[in-house]
Amino acid sequence: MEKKQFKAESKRLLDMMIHSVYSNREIFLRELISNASDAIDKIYYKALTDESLTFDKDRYYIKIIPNKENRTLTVLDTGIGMTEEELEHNLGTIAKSGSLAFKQQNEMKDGHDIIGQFGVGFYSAFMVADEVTVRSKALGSGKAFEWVSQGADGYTIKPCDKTDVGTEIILKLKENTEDENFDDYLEEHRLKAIIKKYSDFIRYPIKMTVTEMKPKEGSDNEFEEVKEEQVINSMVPIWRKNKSELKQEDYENFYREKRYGFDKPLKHIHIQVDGTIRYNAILFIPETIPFDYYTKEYEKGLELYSNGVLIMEKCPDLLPDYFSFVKGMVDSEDLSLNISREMLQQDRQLKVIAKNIKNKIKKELENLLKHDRAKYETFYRSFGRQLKFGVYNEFGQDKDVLQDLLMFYSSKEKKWVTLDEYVSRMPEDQQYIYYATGETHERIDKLPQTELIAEKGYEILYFTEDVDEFAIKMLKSYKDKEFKSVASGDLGIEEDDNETAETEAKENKALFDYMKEVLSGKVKDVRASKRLKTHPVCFSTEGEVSIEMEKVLNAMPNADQQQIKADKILELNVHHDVFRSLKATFAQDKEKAKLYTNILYNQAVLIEGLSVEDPVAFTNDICQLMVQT
Ligand SMILES: Nc1ncnc2c1ncn2[C@@H]1O[C@H](COP(=O)(O)OP(=O)(O)OP(=O)(O)O)[C@@H](O)[C@H]1O
Repeated sequence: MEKKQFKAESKRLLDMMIHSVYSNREIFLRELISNASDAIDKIYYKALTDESLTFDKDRYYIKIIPNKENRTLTVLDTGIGMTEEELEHNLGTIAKSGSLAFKQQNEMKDGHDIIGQFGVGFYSAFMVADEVTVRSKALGSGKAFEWVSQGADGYTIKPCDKTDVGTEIILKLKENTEDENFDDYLEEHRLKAIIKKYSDFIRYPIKMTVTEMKPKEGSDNEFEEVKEEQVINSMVPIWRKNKSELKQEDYENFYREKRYGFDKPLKHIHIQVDGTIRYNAILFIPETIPFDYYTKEYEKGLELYSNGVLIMEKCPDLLPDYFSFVKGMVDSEDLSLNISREMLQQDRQLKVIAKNIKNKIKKELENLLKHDRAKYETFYRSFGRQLKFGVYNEFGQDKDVLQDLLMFYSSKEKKWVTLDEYVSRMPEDQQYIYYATGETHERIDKLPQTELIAEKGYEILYFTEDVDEFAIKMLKSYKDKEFKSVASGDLGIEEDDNETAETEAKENKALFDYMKEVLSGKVKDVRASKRLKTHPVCFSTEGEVSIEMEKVLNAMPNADQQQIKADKILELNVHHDVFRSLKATFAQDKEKAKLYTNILYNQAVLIEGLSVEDPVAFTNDICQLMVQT
């Protein structure tokens, strides 16, 4: 029999297909199953317009038949089949898609389900097979034909015996190599896993005979191997079902089956868009943080399907980083895939979908915040930190999207509040949104710096996470109200008694200068405090870097080289007994005043949660004081 040659370009193309287009061999099965599904779809579409044809769903299926003895894997379908010419045209010419032609010829309005478009998927079979045999009988044709090829050197076509309409593709698997065990593709569990992974939502049953251990009849403890034909795929993608048909538990089951997480999702979002770009998506907001969430290992992304066929397990471009906790999938008919269906070409459609998804997630979170505060707080406890990173990252470019989703603990309400709630109840004379930083709410409650603000009756937001202050610096203001730390040098509060303050500063100038000298370089200034009411001493800061930021920045790798320092002001409560004692000592005994200065300085250091530079010297100072008194 004459061997026909692939076209010259086709030879090269075939070589490329086998060696370079796909990075993952297992997808050959996805491609063959997709072709089989297309072939059944074609009968379905024909039946829509041809009255002599009926489409009885039960007669249409795909079957996977591994044969260990012969080392063959067969993919069989009861689809439209191929005539001799079609075998020649569609399989003899690489990059010629009979499916694409079918779509065009039939001008199908709702024919988007047909998967094939490039005319190359079939050849992925040669990644696992030395020889591929296609036996096919076309609908309406009395004869069947067999196409056989060993790859690059061409193919043969001859008549064959086949009674049923449809196609059978028989792969003679390659010999095993050191790197690859092709026998794997004969194992039921492996085949099942590949089908589930890529082709679970093919609309026709994918059948396979599977071996299972079942209890022996009449015996309680004896088991036997039973072979039975099973349908491997779930067929109906829940995202294509009408939302009204689906219950909460259907979504929860889907979340569990897909292994998106071990928790129960807090919320699901089902999107069905039928506009210029059509897509369906089911998204989930998890309740608990995945164990690796705040690590580099965590990979964000949504599953991406094209026509129900899995294209990518984690498509990162579908989610902004700040919503990286969202799990779920997107299915669209309108994606421009590249031929391997592995990567997407720079894709306008994908960008549009990603943008829609982002807006939808934001809206759902806002709804949750508005209508189910307790649930939102659960969410926020897990992922609020990520939202704050989102505000800070990329120089604050996403701050407008995220600012209304932020919450901070409030000194007054003793619970989490939003910025909007804070601003809406600010007294008229209050100019700034005040915040205080510290390790825990309890520690911040006791901070000396908060005394004046609290006395004024202003609310303070508590920042306990390292990212908080950085995010807020990026935000700068909310609804025209700027943020101010309770430790900032200027609190922006109108002085009732400016004269007294000036006199106090003048009166104590010599003492303050002396203290500054003793603390040489450790503080920028020593001042009489306006904010302290009952405590003797604290730090405030000037400039951009706060003490909290100093801590965070210096805890980073390579921090040694940077050594970022906040400009600290040592503030003293001049109405406190301790100050009176200090002043009297300064008048009589400079050495003792030095001791007092060091102790007061280190007290301020401890209040801030900073570490005392020389703990031994500090304890010695205290001991010395105890001996003297
Ligand atoms: N099982 C089948 N039954 C009927 N026709 C088939 C079958 N498999 C392949 N064909 C025909 O062969 C053509 C080429 O198949 P191939 O998988 O290479 O490309 P495709 O499915 O059209 O596109 P893609 O590369 O996007 O998958 C198909 O378009 C189809 O016309």
